[in-house]
Amino acid sequence: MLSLEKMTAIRRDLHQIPELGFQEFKTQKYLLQFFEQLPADRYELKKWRTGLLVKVKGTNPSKIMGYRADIDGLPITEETGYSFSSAHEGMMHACGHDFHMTIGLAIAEHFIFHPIADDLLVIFQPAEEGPGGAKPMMESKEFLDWKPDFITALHIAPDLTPGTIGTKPGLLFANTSELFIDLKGKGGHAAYPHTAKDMIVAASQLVGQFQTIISRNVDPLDSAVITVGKITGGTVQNIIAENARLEGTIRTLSAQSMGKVKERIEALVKGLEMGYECEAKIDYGAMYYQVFNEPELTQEFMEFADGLSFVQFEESKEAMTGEDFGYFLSEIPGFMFWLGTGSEYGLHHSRLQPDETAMETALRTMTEYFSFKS
Ligand SMILES: CC(=O)N[C@@H](CCC[C@H](N)C(=O)O)C(=O)O
Repeated sequence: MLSLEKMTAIRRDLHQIPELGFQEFKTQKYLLQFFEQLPADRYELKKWRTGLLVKVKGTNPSKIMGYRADIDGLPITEETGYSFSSAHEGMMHACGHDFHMTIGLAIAEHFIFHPIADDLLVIFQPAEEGPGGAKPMMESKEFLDWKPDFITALHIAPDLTPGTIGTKPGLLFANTSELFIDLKGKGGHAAYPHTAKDMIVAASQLVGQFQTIISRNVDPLDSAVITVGKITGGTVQNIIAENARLEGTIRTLSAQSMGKVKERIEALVKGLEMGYECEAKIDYGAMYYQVFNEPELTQEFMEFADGLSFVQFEESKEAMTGEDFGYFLSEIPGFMFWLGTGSEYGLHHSRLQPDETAMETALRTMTEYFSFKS
């Protein structure tokens, strides 16, 4: 089993080379080099775009078990002050994918040297943060040839202490849809607002109006979120902006609410076009299916994890995070769980500092779990 020291070194190497979705070239090379050092007769490996599929051979397989790790980073400038900070300017592993990959490598390495009866597929999937690698990977021949009989994945949880594992049967993560809105009005001199159609004012108004969708149109017992994470527009301080762009995300706990929220966004945007005499284009970008844990397998895993002396198990609540792992779970029985890592700063923060000892908890849990299931 890889030592915590070795896992830490791998995590730190990966932490330094974050890459955006479908551009994970150095990451893929690093993962390939890891496997090249291991006995080649013990596993089979296929590349899929910038990802990898690694099947560790069982001694007498009757099924394929799956573990999926996402491998992309985020467009965030790191501010952790780590000596091993990102070497890629403006990019950071701020969602724990460096942990997810390291744990995947360590699980594969363990079963390469300690074979069990069943095969184990370790999936290194690109583009989880966007535009979504799970769906196209699942449709690929490479994946379909080795489609697992059940599948698992974990996500680091900065709000849980290291040593903690949490999950729940049924819905764990929300339905998501990206949201991009382009507004076009009429530019002009800052001193003559009556001759122009100001898209900065229109964009600001729209953000305010979105808040009423959540507070007035969605059933309060059926949560939803609209976050506008980025607004761009205009050219300089004394020119009225002709264009503005809003970039955001929608999260809902049910597919019906997603439809309702989108209907309301479209109605408000139509109203904005009339009210502000502008043109608007809506693009929903990538949509992720909810993460729905198969109840029986999840319950079994929860009891299993609760019985491990080195794990503190805590039942989770639903979260408004999204994950394209939901697509795997829509076809293959399985579950996702939270791995407590601590960190004063949360996911998608430039100062996220998860505790590396949590990787050992994950490795021990998953190697014991897959051995138990085989
Ligand atoms: C676990 C996590 O943080 N996942 C991301 C998934 C992003 C989906 C998509 N790009 C979107 O923004 O809707 C999340 O932000 O929850």
